[in-house]
Amino acid sequence: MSFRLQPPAPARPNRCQLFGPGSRPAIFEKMAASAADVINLDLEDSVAPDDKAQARKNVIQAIGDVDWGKKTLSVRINSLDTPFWYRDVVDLMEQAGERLDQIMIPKVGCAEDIYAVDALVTAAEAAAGRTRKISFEVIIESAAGIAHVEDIAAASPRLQAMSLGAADFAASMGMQTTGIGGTQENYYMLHEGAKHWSDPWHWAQAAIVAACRTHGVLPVDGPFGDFSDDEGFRAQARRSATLGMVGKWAIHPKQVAIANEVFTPSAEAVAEAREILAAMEQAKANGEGATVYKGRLVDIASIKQAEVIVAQSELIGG
Ligand SMILES: CC(C)(COP(=O)(O)OP(=O)(O)OC[C@H]1O[C@@H](n2cnc3c(N)ncnc32)[C@H](O)[C@@H]1OP(=O)(O)O)[C@@H](O)C(=O)NCCC(=O)NCCSC(=O)C[C@H](O)C(=O)O
Ligand SMILES: [Mg+2]
Repeated sequence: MSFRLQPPAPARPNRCQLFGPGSRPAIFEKMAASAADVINLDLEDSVAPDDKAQARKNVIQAIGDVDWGKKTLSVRINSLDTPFWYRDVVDLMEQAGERLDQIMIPKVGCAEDIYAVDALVTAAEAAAGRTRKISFEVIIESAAGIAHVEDIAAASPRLQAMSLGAADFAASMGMQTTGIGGTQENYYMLHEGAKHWSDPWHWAQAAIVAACRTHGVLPVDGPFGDFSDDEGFRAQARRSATLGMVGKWAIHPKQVAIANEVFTPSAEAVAEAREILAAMEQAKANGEGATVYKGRLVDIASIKQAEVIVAQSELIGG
C-alpha cells in the first residue's frame, strides 16, 4: 500500500439502482416496494422536454409522500448543457425535504461540472436550513468523462458513487452500436476460424473502478437495455462484480432480483473467505506469512481479498 492509504467507499448497500421516469408517478409506489437498494427518480433522458416541469413536481411530491423505507433515494437531474438543471437543483433543495439522500449528475465531463453543482447545492442547502448534507453520484457517459475520470472521482467530498452510462458513452465515443451494454456482435477476436467475443465496456469499467477505489467512491455498472435478456444481464453483472463494481442499474423491475443475487456474495464464497481467514490466523500463530488452502497459496494479500467478500456480505446483513 502506498503511504497514502486507500479510503473506504461509503458503507451502504448499492447492489441495484432501480430507475423510473419522473413523468410516470404511477410506478413510484412499485419502485418503493421493490428490493432495490437505491431508487433513481429520473428528470433527465427518460422524460420528454415538455414534461420536465411536471416531472419535477411529481418527484418532489413523491419524495415526501411515498414510504421509501431504508433505500437510498436519489434524483437524476438534467445535464449541465441543458436549461433545466439549475431549476432541478433549486426546487429539489427548497421543496423536497430531508428524505432526499442524493443527486445524480449525468454526463459529467470534468471536475468543474461537479464543482458547479456543489456550489449551487451548498448555497441552496444552507438557505433551506437542511440539516442532512445531500450526497452526489455521477454518470461517466462521454469521452470527456472517461478521459477525466480520476479528477471527477476526486471532485467533491459529497461524491459517493459513479456509474458507467453505456448508451451515452457509446454515442459519445462514436461506437457502432445501438445496444445498451452487453455483448456486441462485431467485437470479437478470430482464432482458427472461431469467433471469441470480447467485452468493449471492460476498459471503461476498469478505469472507473480504479478511479473510484483511489478516492473512496462506489463504482457501479449502469443500464442493460434488453430487459427481456435475463442471462445477458446476469453475465454483464457478473463481469462487473468480478472487476470490483458494487452494483448495477435496473431499468425494469425484473432486473432487480438478478442484480441483488449477483452482487451478494454466495454463502459458499463467504464460507470460503472465512476459512481463508481462519487458515491465515493459524499460519500467523505458526509464525508464517503464507500457507496452503485447498492446494493453493494463500498469504497476507489473501486476507484482504477474503475481507472484501466478508465485508460485502456483512453490509447486507449476511
Ligand atoms: C422500460 C419501461 C418503459 C417498460 O415499462 P412497461 O411497458 O410498463 O413494462 P411492463 O409492462 O413490463 O411492466 C411490468 C410491471 O412493472 C411495472 N414497472 C415498469 N417499469 C417499472 C419501474 N421502472 N419500476 C417499478 N415498476 C415498474 C409496470 O407498471 C407493471 O406493473 P403492473 O402493471 O402492476 O404489473 C419501464 O420499465 C421504464 O420506464 N423503465 C425505466 C426507464 C428509465 O428510467 N430510463 C433511464 C435510465 S437508463 C438511461 O438513461 C441510459 C443511461 O443514461 C446511459 O446513457 O446509458
Ligand atoms: Mg445517459
